[in-house]
Amino acid sequence: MEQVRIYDTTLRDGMQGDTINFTVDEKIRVARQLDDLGVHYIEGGWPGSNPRDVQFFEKAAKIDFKNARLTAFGSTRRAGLAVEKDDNIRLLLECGAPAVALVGKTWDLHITEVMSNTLESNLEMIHDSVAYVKSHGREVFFDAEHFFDGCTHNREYTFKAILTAAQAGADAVILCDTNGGALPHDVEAITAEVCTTLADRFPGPDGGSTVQVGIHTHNDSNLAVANSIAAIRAGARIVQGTINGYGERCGNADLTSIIPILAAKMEYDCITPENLKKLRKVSRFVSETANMTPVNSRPFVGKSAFSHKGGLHVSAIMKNPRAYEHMDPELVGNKRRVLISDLSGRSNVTYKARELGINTDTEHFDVDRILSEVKMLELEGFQFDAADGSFKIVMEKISGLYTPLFDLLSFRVTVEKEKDRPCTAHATIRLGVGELETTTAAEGDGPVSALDTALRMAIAEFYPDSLGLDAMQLVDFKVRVLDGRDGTSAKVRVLIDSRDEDEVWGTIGVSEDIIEASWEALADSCQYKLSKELNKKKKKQD
Ligand SMILES: CC(=O)SCCNC(=O)CCNC(=O)[C@H](O)C(C)(C)COP(=O)(O)OP(=O)(O)OC[C@H]1O[C@@H](n2cnc3c(N)ncnc32)[C@H](O)[C@@H]1OP(=O)(O)O
Ligand SMILES: CC(=O)C(=O)O
Repeated sequence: MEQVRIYDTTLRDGMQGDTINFTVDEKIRVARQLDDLGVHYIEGGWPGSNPRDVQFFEKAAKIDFKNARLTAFGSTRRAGLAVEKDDNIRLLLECGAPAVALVGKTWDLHITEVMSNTLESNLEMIHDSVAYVKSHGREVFFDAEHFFDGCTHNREYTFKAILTAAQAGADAVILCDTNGGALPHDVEAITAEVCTTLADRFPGPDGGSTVQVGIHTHNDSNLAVANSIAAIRAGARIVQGTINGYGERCGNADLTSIIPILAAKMEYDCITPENLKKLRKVSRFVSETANMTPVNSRPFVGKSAFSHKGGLHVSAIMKNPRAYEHMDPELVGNKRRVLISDLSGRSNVTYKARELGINTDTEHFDVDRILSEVKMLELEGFQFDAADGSFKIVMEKISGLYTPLFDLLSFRVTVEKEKDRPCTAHATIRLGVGELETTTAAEGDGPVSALDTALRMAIAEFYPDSLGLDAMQLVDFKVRVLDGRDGTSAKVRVLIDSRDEDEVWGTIGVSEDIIEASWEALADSCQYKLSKELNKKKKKQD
């Protein structure tokens, strides 16, 4: 099995992305996760750029990473400055990282127009910088900036630039599609030519070269992953990218796609099968830390990557998941989801019922009635693919398994606004359980929060140990107007996500009145949680 080394630059190039910002401690936490995932290199930042990155390397130097080599990034020396006098180079060495990436110009446009330099002087900058860092015992990567654009305009010079780096002792040259405009067939052909040239000039074992080739791509043409794979097909054996594809403009090559393609589909030795299962967790960790909403449709690791909504698909995957899945979701730590909607067939309902712990083998489980109820409710504005909790209640009602754990007798909600003072909200609820009833009142930040608090207080009176309701949190609240043409009397749909220590579940309410819709979703959420806890208790007693 041939090895491809994974070089993560989330903490350097990823941070060049819009709104991506990590503190030093967050960088350390991300680095630990990357190491645990098993990447070979972690590019931690540019010490010559800012004190945060200097501090990161100080802290990271004390960590015993078990898989990854820490890498510091910087540029070749400034034009007209001796390499020993260049602060950027000094800081790269002082930070103590065992590997250093030096970015250098290879496109003549940048050298003459942007840097107002000469082509010859740029080659000297490359040579001096690589040789100097190498002489201090570091593993050196030469990042050939704009390599593919450079090739289009002045192929001879771009090749001269990487050969200069190799001559000066670089361990690897990294071909960068800095502007993200290259196409896979060009990347493959050019990378192959680089591999052959290096093998001729710096021959290594098995017809290869002592100088490795790597690839670094950007996603401006939505081709970063495809370009990375094209380069690997042509002989590159180091691939740079970021978790979730974070990075400047449209992002970098997304390692959460590249890693499973290489490890699971192309069978390269890069991340072990055991570590591959951590991929989704690492992706979520990085998005949480970056304060970015995870993208559901992200291939391999997104929530929807293995979701099935259409009835025909679910019917097929119940017989053989390969029918509609390109790989086993568990290989990357993801899981299959079956969604309920008006596109469902009987298979969706049966699959979901089993998942939600409902016995589908009894005569009471009437799959056809459940399905037609779902389709009618969806026509009225319900959306069950985001509301498993409410769907379970619908199934229980139809199957005669539903025991209402409380009855609403009435509620009143008031919102008060006085000039120059914040709004206040109050809710009063009259709730019954069997013959008993209680009235509770609460204040909240808004009407739904007041209603939620009053409901929990009432439930606590009937179920003194509150059945774990204290551990239940509302984590998301979404409102959508279903038919904008009716203005303020239009129907609204409220979706609530609730969480306890085991799971997240969604519930839904639909009404012309936003408070009533919120109540329905809240009541379903509490019913779902209470019934789950009662079942657990019953199972323990049995
Ligand atoms: C493709 C990439 O992602 S490369 C990485 C890009 N990332 C960043 O730029 C983030 C970190 N950068 C920084 O913190 C700052 O830009 C610094 C500290 C590196 C430099 O700051 P300053 O000294 O104020 O320079 P400034 O950013 O304005 O301009 C860049 C200078 O570097 C020079 N330069 C650019 N690339 C290179 C290179 N590969 N080798 C040597 N010099 C270079 C430019 O010619 C320019 O020189 P000048 O000041 O003589 O005109
Ligand atoms: C080095 C780098 O980040 C680039 O060329 O895009």
